[in-house]
Amino acid sequence: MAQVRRRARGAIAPAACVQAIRAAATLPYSQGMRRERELMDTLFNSGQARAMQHCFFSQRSVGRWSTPSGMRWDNSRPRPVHKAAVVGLGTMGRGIVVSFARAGIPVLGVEMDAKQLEVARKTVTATLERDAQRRGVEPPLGLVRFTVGLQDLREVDLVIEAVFEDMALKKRVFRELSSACRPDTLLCSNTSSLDLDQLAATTSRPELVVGMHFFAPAHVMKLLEVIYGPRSSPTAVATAMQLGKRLGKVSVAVGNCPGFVGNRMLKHYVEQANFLLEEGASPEQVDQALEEFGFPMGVFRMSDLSGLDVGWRVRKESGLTGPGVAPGEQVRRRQGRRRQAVAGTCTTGLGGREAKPDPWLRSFLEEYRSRHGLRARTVSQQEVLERCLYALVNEGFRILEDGIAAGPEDIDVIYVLGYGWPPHRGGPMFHAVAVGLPTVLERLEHYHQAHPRHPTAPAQPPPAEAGRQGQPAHPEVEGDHQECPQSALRPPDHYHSSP
Ligand SMILES: CCCCCCC[C@H](O)CC(=O)SCCNC(=O)CCNC(=O)[C@H](O)C(C)(C)COP(=O)([O-])OP(=O)([O-])OC[C@H]1O[C@@H](n2cnc3c(N)ncnc32)[C@H](O)[C@@H]1OP(=O)([O-])[O-]
Ligand SMILES: NC(=O)c1ccc[n+]([C@@H]2O[C@H](COP(=O)([O-])OP(=O)(O)OC[C@H]3O[C@@H](n4cnc5c(N)ncnc54)[C@H](O)[C@@H]3O)[C@@H](O)[C@H]2O)c1
Repeated sequence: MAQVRRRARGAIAPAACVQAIRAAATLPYSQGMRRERELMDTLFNSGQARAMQHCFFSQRSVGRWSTPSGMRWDNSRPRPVHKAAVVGLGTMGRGIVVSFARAGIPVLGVEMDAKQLEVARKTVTATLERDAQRRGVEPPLGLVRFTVGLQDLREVDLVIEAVFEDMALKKRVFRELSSACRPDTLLCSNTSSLDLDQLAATTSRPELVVGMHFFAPAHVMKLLEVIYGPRSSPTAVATAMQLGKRLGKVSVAVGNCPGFVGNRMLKHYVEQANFLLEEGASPEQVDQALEEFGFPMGVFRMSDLSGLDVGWRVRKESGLTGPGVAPGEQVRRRQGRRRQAVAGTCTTGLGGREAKPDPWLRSFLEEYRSRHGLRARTVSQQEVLERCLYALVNEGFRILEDGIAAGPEDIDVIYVLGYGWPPHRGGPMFHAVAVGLPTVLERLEHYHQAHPRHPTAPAQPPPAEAGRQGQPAHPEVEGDHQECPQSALRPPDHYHSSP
């Protein structure tokens, strides 16, 4: 039972199953049946059942996507994708190649670096073989080809670019793709945060450019964020949405802004976690609170595996690096740490299976606090959860206000399937309603006043009943948006807050 409870991370159904089986094995038949009925009644009437039902119906509703410009799932025709290419075979590119092969779609993996190509070939082959063995089928190795350079791209219907998060590099790659591919080939980017419209502008077919944002590890996580810009055509959006489904993902269509939906919210979550380190919390304490809440891994363990370098490149592209920034930055630079090597925070084991406190980091944080005149204080588990999670929720309301997500269900699906938000808590927007929107607002205001550096000026949540069908509410927003670093992230000629 202890093992089941640990794995369930707060979900009550798995433990109830064990109790029901125990009752069946140890009690007379009628008593066992009665006990099972009691357990079922408890589960049916629990908030967790409502949260899981919300997840189920939300996943169905995001499939019926529509965009503010009038594109809809039922009036936009997707194109067939017979053959695809993935450019850049690092952490993400490899997982995307595996997803294509597993779905039976021939795929060409393209690298610029021959060494990386060999590493990718080995990883993709091993993953496909392991996966096929588990499913008792032949590995689809014949569907995958690898090459250095863009010369073989005329035969593909769709390309997904997954090179480093660097706007200048991505623009160059899109320009090259535009001449290397047929004029009707869709050009997609797996960028975590960059402006899709700028990439589209470098090509001969801006209407065929969309974002296809996979989540790490790309062959495991079920989410695909499909990002449309003002020039993306209904065909391009419909093709990416349907392709996601063929790849075994749940596709959610979102508008174009820095970080889109998932990473725009993640930024506030990570930022609070870093502020908590400055104020006296340890990385393992922050992670533990989040894992007890139900995440498979806390924010620091997740950052280690996704790549501290990726987070750094995202911040660099947003102009958010340099002296005087939160400790995560110095940690990355000082150690030159990369994913799955030694973690930048609290993980020392490989592969995310083992997390141990890192003595170097402990002394680094002490030295960092004393250098900046910060006195460490005791941070409670409640504060960790409220600051990290409510900052994330708060940005979710801003996203609804900007019309970047179609409704709160879309945000909940993104968080449950893309970032491991526990399904028995329904997703961040559902959770905020379950806690009570006035309470969330009161706590945000409290932290905003208690910590002048707390950057999150609370947004005014829309009424709880605002939903997809009714279209998101567009509430008045309290607080000064200039205080919110999000505004600083948006250069004047960049990103459209209303697509
Ligand atoms: C500051 C942050 C900056 C990020 C910026 C970019 C963000 C990006 O745009 C969006 C994201 O993807 S956000 C990220 C959203 N993603 C998440 O939040 C995912 C969090 N992780 C999970 O939910 C669970 O680990 C899984 C459900 C993936 C698997 O669970 P399970 O079955 O119990 O098994 P397991 O033992 O746990 O891991 C199995 C294998 O997966 C591997 N791996 C794991 N996470 C990884 C990651 N993030 N990445 C890469 N790899 C990751 C792990 O290393 C291991 O590899 P091995 O070679 O076989 O040793
Ligand atoms: N790591 C994550 O968690 C994650 C999640 C979602 C999205 N992303 C995004 O996916 C993209 C790739 O990230 P990653 O973590 O896989 O990076 P990575 O550093 O692991 O891999 C990038 C790969 O691109 C290759 N490359 C660079 N320039 C190239 C070119 N001109 N032609 C062909 N290949 C080239 C590099 O050799 C390298 O193998 C980034 O835009 C990142 O923001 C990352």
